[in-house]
Amino acid sequence: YLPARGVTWGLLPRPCHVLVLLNPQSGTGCALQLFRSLVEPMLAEADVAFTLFVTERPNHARELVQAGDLSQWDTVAVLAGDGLLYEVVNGLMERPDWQAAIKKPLCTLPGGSGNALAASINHYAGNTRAFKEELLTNCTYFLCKGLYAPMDLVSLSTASGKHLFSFLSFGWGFISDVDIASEKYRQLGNARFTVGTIQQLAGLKVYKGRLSYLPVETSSSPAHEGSWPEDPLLVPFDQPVPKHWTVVPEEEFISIFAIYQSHLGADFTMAPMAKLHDGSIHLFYLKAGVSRLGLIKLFLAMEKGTHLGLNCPHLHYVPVRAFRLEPFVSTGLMTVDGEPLACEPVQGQVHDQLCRIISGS
Ligand SMILES: Nc1ncnc2c1ncn2[C@@H]1O[C@H](COP(=O)(O)OP(=O)(O)OP(=O)(O)O)[C@@H](O)[C@H]1O
Repeated sequence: YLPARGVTWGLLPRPCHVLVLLNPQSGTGCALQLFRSLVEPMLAEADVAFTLFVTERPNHARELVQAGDLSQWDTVAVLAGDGLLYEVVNGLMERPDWQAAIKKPLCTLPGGSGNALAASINHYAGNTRAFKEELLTNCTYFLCKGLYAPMDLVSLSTASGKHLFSFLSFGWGFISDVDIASEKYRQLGNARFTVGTIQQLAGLKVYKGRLSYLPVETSSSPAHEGSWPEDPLLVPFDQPVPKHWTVVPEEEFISIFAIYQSHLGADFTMAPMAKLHDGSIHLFYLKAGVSRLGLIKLFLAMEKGTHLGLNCPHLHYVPVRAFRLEPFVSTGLMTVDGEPLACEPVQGQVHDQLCRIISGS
């Protein structure tokens, strides 16, 4: 236990009891089989007891963690894609006792088609890239070891009054469109994103809007000061962003993407500089005017996280504490942690170390 800047690492108690939430439909539909063949034997060997809860529909897990008594479990593990963990985080934040509930260590066991947090945690642990069963084995091993670390969350609010918590990303434009359009190829697992990228390249669109942000370097207070339920860095949508924010002069984009962890997929290292709790939103935006070939080169480089090294004049990167995006036309979808969100003005700020996650290092 290291009480530095409120940071709390820790170890799960022994004996320990884990609640495993499993989406049988996630990814290629093999999550239950993977649990029985791979996860359960490892938990047995490590003497970790579990209760298995198989979800029957969307929001089933959210309702369970929103209202249920979680005190009997030392950690809540999610064997699914990032979408189910997103439900769990938001369900915990909707509880009257959210302050205590969100400190329950969470664990991601990759069983979906989008397993970005698992890939990030595997990367932070110093492991080489891993996919499918290998990535699941690594993450199950982290659970057996029981070490947890703080993780930042980003609170997002929309002009229509929605309030969401995000552990991974917010996006608009090309990358979000690939994520949404490739949903129908989920049976392909991770390869769905390659198919989706090729498809979206054919009908490349320009997205018009105003992007503003508060850079990390000009933000005077650490994001954990004045934490949720207040968003001290944000002002209401009917007011302009504060004067010390930066407003991007260009208003035509191919993609805007804010990510808070290193990976957007098992083979998609979007922010290699990111850490579990660095108090930063890693904001990328790609201005209109980039050629299709330039875009392909960027995406190929993103596999290894070398895209910034290409010095593409259309790609901008800045670490920020808060941002606001005001689309000029409300058509299409945005994404939060890979889940769709109707297009409207959105702003968000990072909250340092708001939750905890099982990690390998
Ligand atoms: N039993 C179920 N049947 C259908 N959908 C479910 C079920 N349980 C959860 N869901 C929903 O499925 C969605 C995707 O889940 P998950 O993240 O586990 O899979 P995935 O294959 O990685 O998909 P994605 O990449 O969209 O996140 C979540 O939004 C969740 O609400």
